[in-house]
Amino acid sequence: MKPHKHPEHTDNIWLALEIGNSRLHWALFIDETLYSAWDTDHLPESVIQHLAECQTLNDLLENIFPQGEFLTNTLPLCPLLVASVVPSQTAIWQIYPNTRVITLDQVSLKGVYPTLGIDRALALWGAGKTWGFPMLVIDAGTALTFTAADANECLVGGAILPGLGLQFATLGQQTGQLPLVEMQNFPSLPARFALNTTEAIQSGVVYTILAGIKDFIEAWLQLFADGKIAIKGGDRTLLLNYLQALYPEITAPLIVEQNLIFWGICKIIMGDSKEGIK
Ligand SMILES: Nc1ncnc2c1ncn2[C@@H]1O[C@H](COP(=O)(O)OP(=O)(O)O)[C@@H](O)[C@H]1O
Ligand SMILES: CC(C)(COP(=O)(O)O)[C@@H](O)C(=O)NCCC(=O)O
Ligand SMILES: [K+]
Repeated sequence: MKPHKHPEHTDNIWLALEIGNSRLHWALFIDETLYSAWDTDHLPESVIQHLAECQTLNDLLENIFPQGEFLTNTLPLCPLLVASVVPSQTAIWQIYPNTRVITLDQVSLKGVYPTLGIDRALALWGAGKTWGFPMLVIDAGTALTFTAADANECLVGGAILPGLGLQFATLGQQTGQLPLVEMQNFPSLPARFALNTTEAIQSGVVYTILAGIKDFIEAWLQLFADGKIAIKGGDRTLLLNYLQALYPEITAPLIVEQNLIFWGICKIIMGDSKEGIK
């Protein structure tokens, strides 16, 4: 992602952290402009403790931004907005002195149920507020989720199933003689009717996920002919390439945007009043 401008003034800089089940997703904002976004592994508690002791934003970023330093001047620590679906990780991040945890009651989405994942609510909110409602968000993350809201910004509902990586991992770990099929960038669609174990697993997981996505998209468009669809998550590119090959007609209208949750957080904290982060 190209920097839009150099973050020189501290009042309007903030960090967003989405804690997913597989990894951490980071974004550095200046006001409503996303300056940079990147992913890291989950960090051990000792590292987080060390981060909490950093004196400047530069020190902090040196530890969490894999490409190293990218600030030209020394800046003080900024607010950290955390959206997490991993409660144990949420607790650890509270030791950073300027953490604000985003909770479901801060998302103006109507009709939510109490245990709805904050990532699902924020991604839906970010997508709907950017491209309009009705909106269906497909998150191809650790879990594969569908989350939808109607034109009144009211949750229609959704679905949760094991994501691509989790399906391969479960088969490898919970069976006596199935291999662990690594998530590679399969260059092309696997053979449908496979004649060896690895390809049979690839076929089973990939074709049923693709059929499931197609089915949910069709059901969504039956419900709302003008409904929009956005897709995010670590497996989005792989799944999109396969969808494109198998069902090009349903792939065309998809909005592909990895940063939906950050847009959701941004809409919420900037609010209608444009008061900003303070
Ligand atoms: N560098 C990577 N590290 C981990 N997972 C990755 C990576 N690149 C792609 N993936 C895929 O992303 C999926 C996890 O999606 P992601 O959106 O990162 O998860 P979450 O938000 O739930 O932590 C895994 O199934 C994996 O196949
Ligand atoms: C479904 C999820 C596990 C997805 O998490 P992810 O794959 O993005 O890490 C998460 O949104 C969650 O814990 N949800 C709570 C249950 C619900 O949304 O109904
Ligand atoms: K996610």
